[in-house]
Amino acid sequence: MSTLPLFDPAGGQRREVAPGAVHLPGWLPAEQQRELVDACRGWAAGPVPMRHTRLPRGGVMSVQTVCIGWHWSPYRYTRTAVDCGGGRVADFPGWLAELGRQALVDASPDPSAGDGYAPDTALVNFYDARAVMGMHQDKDERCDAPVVSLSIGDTCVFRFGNTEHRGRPWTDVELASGDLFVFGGPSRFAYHGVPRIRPGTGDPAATGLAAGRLNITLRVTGLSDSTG
Ligand SMILES: O=C(O)CCC(=O)C(=O)O
Ligand SMILES: [Fe+2]
Repeated sequence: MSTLPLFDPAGGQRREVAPGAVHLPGWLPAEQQRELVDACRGWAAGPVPMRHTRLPRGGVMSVQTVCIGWHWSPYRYTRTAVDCGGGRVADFPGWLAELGRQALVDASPDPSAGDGYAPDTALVNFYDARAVMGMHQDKDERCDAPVVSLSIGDTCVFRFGNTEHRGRPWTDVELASGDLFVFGGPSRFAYHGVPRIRPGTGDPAATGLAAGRLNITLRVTGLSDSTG
């Protein structure tokens, strides 16, 4: 697997884990991490609750999730929380879309990489010390625009695999607080997962998150209210 060390304009490190999959450690300043934590608290407070998603075969995800813009439940997006109370999801804020565009610009050597990027859903995942996420593809979107992933709190092992199947080859990446990971292009539909959280590695005083890990993925659903 190619690893291309580059440097972004702000002087941070940029590592291409696979073609179209880029890791920018420490991309989000502490102040913005705190603001995001506050925003996530607000979304978790309602109108849709943060919940352990139930899977069709009876399993329950160890991660807790709340969505904005569109509600994801296996395996589709809806405007209302069809599997937890029926509330309408919170609106996707303009500032978060702007953050997504900036992420694409910083992740790419092409300064126009963010042009036209209009994420309309975010999945906010909370991992306690034991939570994990199995290998999966993000494929319920009807669009191949990149996924922008932000991590806050405890470091995790993020396993980034291939587009064919859940198995090897994969690359294990440590995603720490403030890290950005973007996957698009040939990596947009790569399998990925979170096999491990490293409890106690976060900095509660800096982020406002007492424990655990928050991950926020911005996506373009490709849906409109008439199709969704
Ligand atoms: O927590 C992460 O870093 C990944 C989350 C993820 O893959 C997802 O929400 O689909
Ligand atoms: Fe995913």
